[in-house]
Amino acid sequence: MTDRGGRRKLLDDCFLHDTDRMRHADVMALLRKRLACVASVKIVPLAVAHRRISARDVVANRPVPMHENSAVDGYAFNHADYAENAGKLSLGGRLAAGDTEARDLKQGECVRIFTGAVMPDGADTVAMQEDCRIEGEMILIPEGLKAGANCRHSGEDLATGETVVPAGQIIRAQDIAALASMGLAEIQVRSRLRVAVMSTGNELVAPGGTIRHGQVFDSNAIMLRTLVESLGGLVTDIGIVEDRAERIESALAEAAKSHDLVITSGGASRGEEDHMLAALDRLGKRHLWQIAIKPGRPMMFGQIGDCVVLSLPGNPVAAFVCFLLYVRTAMDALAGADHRDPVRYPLPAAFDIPKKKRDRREFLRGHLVPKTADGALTVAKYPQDGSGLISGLRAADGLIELGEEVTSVRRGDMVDFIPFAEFGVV
Ligand SMILES: Nc1nc2c(c(=O)[nH]1)N[C@H]1C(S)=C(S)[C@@H](COP(=O)(O)OP(=O)(O)OC[C@H]3O[C@@H](n4cnc5c(N)ncnc54)[C@H](O)[C@@H]3O)O[C@H]1N2
Ligand code: MOO
Repeated sequence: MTDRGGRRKLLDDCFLHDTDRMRHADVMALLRKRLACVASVKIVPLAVAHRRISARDVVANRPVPMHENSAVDGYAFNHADYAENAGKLSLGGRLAAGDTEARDLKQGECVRIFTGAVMPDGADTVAMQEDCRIEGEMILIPEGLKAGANCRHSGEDLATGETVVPAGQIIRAQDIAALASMGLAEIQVRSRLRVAVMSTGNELVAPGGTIRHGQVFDSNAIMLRTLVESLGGLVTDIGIVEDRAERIESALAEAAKSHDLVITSGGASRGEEDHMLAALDRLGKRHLWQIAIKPGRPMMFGQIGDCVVLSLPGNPVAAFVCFLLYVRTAMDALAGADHRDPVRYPLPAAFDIPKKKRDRREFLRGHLVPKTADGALTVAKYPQDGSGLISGLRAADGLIELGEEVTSVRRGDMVDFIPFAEFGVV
């Protein structure tokens, strides 16, 4: 690059060549095209099924509720009978939740009923006890109740044959409740992915160790471990591997033998101390290196045999962002979960960016600004952009995504905000 005087300008922007790099959308498509489910199927009790991935469609084998029942404490009656008797019916008995004997309703009669009790045969409506009056043996039910009021119908929650939890869905508490309501005690889920996490860098010291001048504590490994576990993976901590080609190569080769996925951090760019690229090229196949995003540009994706390798940049924010965007997508594909595109919420920006480079997608650390007097919720960006600042991640509620076409942002412009919860991690 030269200026007008023909002098060579210094390359002070390490993102200068973004047009040559793969775009975010293409990376997502590549990951989904290359990766398929490798997880086996196992049966687990519902009690430990939370956040696991359903391996088969679970179909309702019976209606829920199984029987017509009362939604309130009160009196059950036949609506036509009630209309005929001007709301005055004799009390014919008592039904509570758990009574297992079916009963009939006689003409001119109502029965005392409690929430959840099965409706007597012939009854179709329930009046709330607060609205009724007792007059000797008779119950006076107010006018105007619609037929079917306060009555819960068989199968209104789940109809027989309905899909309750489809294969590929992450199982939530409400899904577990639905399965239990059908009487199921277990479910078929995908086995957990075996994921190795490895840090590279001569400067790194494991937390708890003694640190010397020029060294830093390894914060990526524990962060990545926590993120993998929050998505249901089983982690092996490979530890810190020295920045030496043969060390990195042998650690990678060894980890690839017994894992579905190896996640590394550091050494992903092309400095003299960055050996990840060469190691992957020698041991397996590289599908991708360098993405037109910030942060996270030097990410690598490849495989060694059947083991997927994702090499994340060493800068903690870049590693975190790459995890949310790409590792999660890869883990979902390998583990048999449906692809989940995070929802983007358009919000007014509470910040200005006078100049943004076209052709790269940027992910800023954003936090929600509580509603102002005029009622608008806005999103602010962390003031410092440095990709080494964990403080920016701590202050954030999610990522602000600026597309390739954006060249500036003015306060009040609508920007896409992705809450961390959308990535399944918080
Ligand atoms: N001349 C250039 N230099 C850099 C470029 C570039 O294009 N040209 N890209 C920059 C960008 S962007 C990133 S991101 C980093 C990525 O580099 P590496 O993946 O090779 O990472 P390292 O050099 O090993 O480390 C970067 C940084 O992160 C710290 N780090 C590494 N691992 C950990 C860890 N486990 N825990 C905490 N901190 C870690 C490391 O000490 C460095 O400070 O390269 C830029 N440079
Ligand atoms: O991709 Mo590097 O992300 O900015 O720090």
